[in-house]
Amino acid sequence: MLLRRVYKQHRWLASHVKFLSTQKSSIDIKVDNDGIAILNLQRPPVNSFSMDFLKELSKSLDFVENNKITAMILTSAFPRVFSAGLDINEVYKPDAVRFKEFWTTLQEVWMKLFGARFITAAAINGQSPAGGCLMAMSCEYRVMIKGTFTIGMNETSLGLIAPTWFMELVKNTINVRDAEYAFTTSRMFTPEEALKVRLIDEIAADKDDAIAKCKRFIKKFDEITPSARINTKMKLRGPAIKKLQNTRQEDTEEIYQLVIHPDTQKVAIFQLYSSPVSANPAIITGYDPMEVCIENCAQCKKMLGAWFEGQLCAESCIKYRGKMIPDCENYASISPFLNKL
Ligand SMILES: CC/C=C\C/C=C\CCC/C=C/CC(=O)SCCNC(=O)CCNC(=O)[C@H](O)C(C)(C)COP(=O)(O)OP(=O)(O)OC[C@H]1O[C@@H](n2cnc3c(N)ncnc32)[C@H](O)[C@@H]1OP(=O)(O)O
Repeated sequence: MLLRRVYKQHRWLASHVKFLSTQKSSIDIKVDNDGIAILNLQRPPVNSFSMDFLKELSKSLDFVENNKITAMILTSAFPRVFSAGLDINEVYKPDAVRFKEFWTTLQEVWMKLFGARFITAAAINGQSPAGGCLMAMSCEYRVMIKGTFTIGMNETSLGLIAPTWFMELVKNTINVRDAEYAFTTSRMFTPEEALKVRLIDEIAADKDDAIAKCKRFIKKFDEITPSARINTKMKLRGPAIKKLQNTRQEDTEEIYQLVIHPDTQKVAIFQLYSSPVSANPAIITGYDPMEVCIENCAQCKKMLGAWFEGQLCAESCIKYRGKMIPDCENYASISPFLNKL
């Protein structure tokens, strides 16, 4: 078998991957007996893409490419989340220079993953919104585990517009009508719904089954001449990569302008302060009533959970420019946002 022969040549890799699998590493790489690299993403808490994480992913892809490993499976070490997409900390009040470097790194990683010469598959073992969905869609095959998890492009709900290259990728994967509906409405798909529109290729019972199904896909190439496979993939994917290569600066500038827009920042701050750990009023610099208002909405959401309509509260902060700041312990001030469960 072709893959077995390749594995023999690269058996030594198992002992050489340790440098990428130190305790500090956010990506654990293991090369299995068939010579398939399994990348377990393990950046707590939700594999969100920070600049450092993207750089590590970039190095990991180089490792797979440079060692002529035939195939790679991307999955998550966490039981409920595949990836939460962009790290909100990179998006909230970004420094222009850092953000542009961040986005350039993201473009680079995407081009490496999408244009990889090795076979790529994603074992999606948990939630996969926005950037998490893009990462999976950049692979050649997607298997998602059944359960209450969802996958999709929820950028508009965050005030963001997905980059053109991501839209093109989705349009080339599912039909244009489904793509437009999903992008504009921020629709999140259950595994069954995702399968129906071909956003994913298979549903699995659990993570082991998802990896086994990805391997079954990879095995199909045992019977195919490697150069024919690679050149066909490059012919199909090359034009999209070239297009981004020619427009990288415009793409970065466009996203930066979008990210610093006040409406996007309001959503970003709401996401950030929704976390009990980061909900620290002392972090707020200066007194912006709208910012305090949104932060309080996030605090109330944490306290009251499903009873409290956090997003509605945040929208009201924006609408009334922070003139009516909710106090979680004052029923009158939060009653418009309490639902009748
Ligand atoms: C090859 C290409 C590679 C990458 C491509 C990347 C990007 C491509 C560009 C496309 C554009 C994308 C735009 C985005 O990605 S914007 C980000 C969109 N993400 C979200 O909206 C997800 C928000 N999070 C959630 O919905 C849930 O957290 C999630 C379903 C993921 C998990 O839910 P769960 O109930 O299990 O956990 P939580 O309690 O919600 O969260 C746990 C802790 O994780 C923190 N968190 C969650 N999401 C993020 C995030 N995106 N960035 C940073 N931190 C995040 C959350 O605050 C909790 O923190 P603590 O309270 O534990 O401190």
